[in-house]
Amino acid sequence: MVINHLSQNPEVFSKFNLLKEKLKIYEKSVLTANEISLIDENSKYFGLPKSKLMENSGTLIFEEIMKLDFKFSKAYVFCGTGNNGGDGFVITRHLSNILETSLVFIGDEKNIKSPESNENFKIVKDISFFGNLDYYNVLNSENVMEIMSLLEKDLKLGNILLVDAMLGTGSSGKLKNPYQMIVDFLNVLKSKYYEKLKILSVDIQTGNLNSDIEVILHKKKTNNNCKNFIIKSIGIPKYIEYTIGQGDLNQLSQKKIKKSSHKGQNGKVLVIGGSSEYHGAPVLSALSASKLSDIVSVASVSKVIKTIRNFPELIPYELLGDFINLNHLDNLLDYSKKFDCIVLGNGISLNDDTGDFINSYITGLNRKVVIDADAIKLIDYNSFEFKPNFIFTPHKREFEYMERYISTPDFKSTVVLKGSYDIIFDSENIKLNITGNPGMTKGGTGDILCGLIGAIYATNDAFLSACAGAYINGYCGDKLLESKGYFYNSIDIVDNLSYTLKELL
Ligand SMILES: NC(=O)C1=CN([C@@H]2O[C@H](COP(=O)(O)OP(=O)(O)OC[C@H]3O[C@@H](n4cnc5c(N)ncnc54)[C@H](O)[C@@H]3O)[C@@H](O)[C@H]2O)[C@H](O)CC1
Ligand SMILES: [K+]
Repeated sequence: MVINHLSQNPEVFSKFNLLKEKLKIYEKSVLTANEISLIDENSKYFGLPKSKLMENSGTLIFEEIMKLDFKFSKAYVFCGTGNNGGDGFVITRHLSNILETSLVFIGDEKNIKSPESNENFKIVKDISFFGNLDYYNVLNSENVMEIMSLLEKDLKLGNILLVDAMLGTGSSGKLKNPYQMIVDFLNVLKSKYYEKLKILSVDIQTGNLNSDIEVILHKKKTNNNCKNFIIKSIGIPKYIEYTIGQGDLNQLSQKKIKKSSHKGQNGKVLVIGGSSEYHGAPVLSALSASKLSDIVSVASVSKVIKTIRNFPELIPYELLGDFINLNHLDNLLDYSKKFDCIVLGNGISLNDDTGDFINSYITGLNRKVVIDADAIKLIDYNSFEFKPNFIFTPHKREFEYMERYISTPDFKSTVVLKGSYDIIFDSENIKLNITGNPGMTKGGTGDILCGLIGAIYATNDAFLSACAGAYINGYCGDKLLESKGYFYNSIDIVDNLSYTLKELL
């Protein structure tokens, strides 16, 4: 794994913060389950593995337990098979050092979801052999009844603290049994022994459990709904919410490609670009797209098509003349209907006739489009609609053409502002990509990026595709930096893309 650090490029932050302010993008105070799992995964990239976060979570919650205005003689910790249960094992470890504790593990020990949870489970299991900790395993409704009668017996003897580490952000849909049964029983006991039983939920209350307090980790989640709660920082820096990493890639449809998938299901991409002036650019875009998409075609002038014919994996669509112009409009609009995503502008060159084509084509088209290079300069922004299905990939100078429109209410597109670090934004989100290195300033890397984004965008959402494409492209460059120093070129990137995709997806 290649790791870059933000300190390698501090000046990008002023630009990033300026854009964030300009776009009026504010920090999220409530996160969805998807967002938190993405942050959790990306933390790893910045040196904060789940094991550290779990240890922090468990220890910090234990400290909150110690601060509670509630005297108790015994603790019960209910743990599930996910990482919420993992936090519960850490809490159990602390509690069992100071008082009589019962660990109630729900599910099959073999089904513990993560290595981190499993490590912590093994430790508490060992504690139970040493003493101080009673271990119970709940597999069926009979076990639930046994535990509930033990708990009720203990409640008659004294106050009990119950830690709910059953389910957290990974839970979805209606509670399955035995969870629902446990929650129903606990709710009955809670109302019967209201003063004697205190229920503390780790991160989120499990289902409709009537807990007294939630100790929320990092930030509030959409499904937190206990009136009494504390939010604890577990040490995840805020910048992780704004940086792209493996967590973003995990959301891609490409992560879920099934062996049974059929041709076309992984996307169809059309590259429209090239001119008698520049013929390499669309070839690079198309070759990078072809690593992911099932079908890639290049529509271009004869000179480019001659090169395309050397690559049997690319479908040529020949346009007569030296430059793409209005004469090609109707045919191209029609041909474009066969594709999921159009990559537009690489090597298309600055030419008034081409400009007329770009403006009419983009208005008449109803497809996802990635707009790059001279196409960005040729757009007539005075009469242009920044639709949600457009991704722009400008570098600094190209960005100047469109910059003043991005903070208007009509701006609905996605932008990848390329630089030593790329800034990716739409009207609601902004992220920083910190993969890549100075070896990538060579010609063609932007064309590769554009093709890659197009291929991803064919089967994913705009913002995610833009982030993932930038991350993968830079990551590939970082791998090449390791093996070739700065002495690699665009063809090396195309050649190595498969290995990078294999590692990341
Ligand atoms: N970044 C952080 O905030 C950290 C959070 N941590 C804790 O981890 C949990 C989330 O862990 P995860 O493994 O993703 O999910 P769960 O523990 O909730 O378990 C999911 C598991 O449960 C089963 N399941 C799902 N839905 C249901 C249902 N309706 N009924 C029954 N069972 C269900 C299924 O098998 C799932 O796989 C978070 O809340 C924090 O507590 C970490 O400590 C790291 C940092
Ligand atoms: K919980």
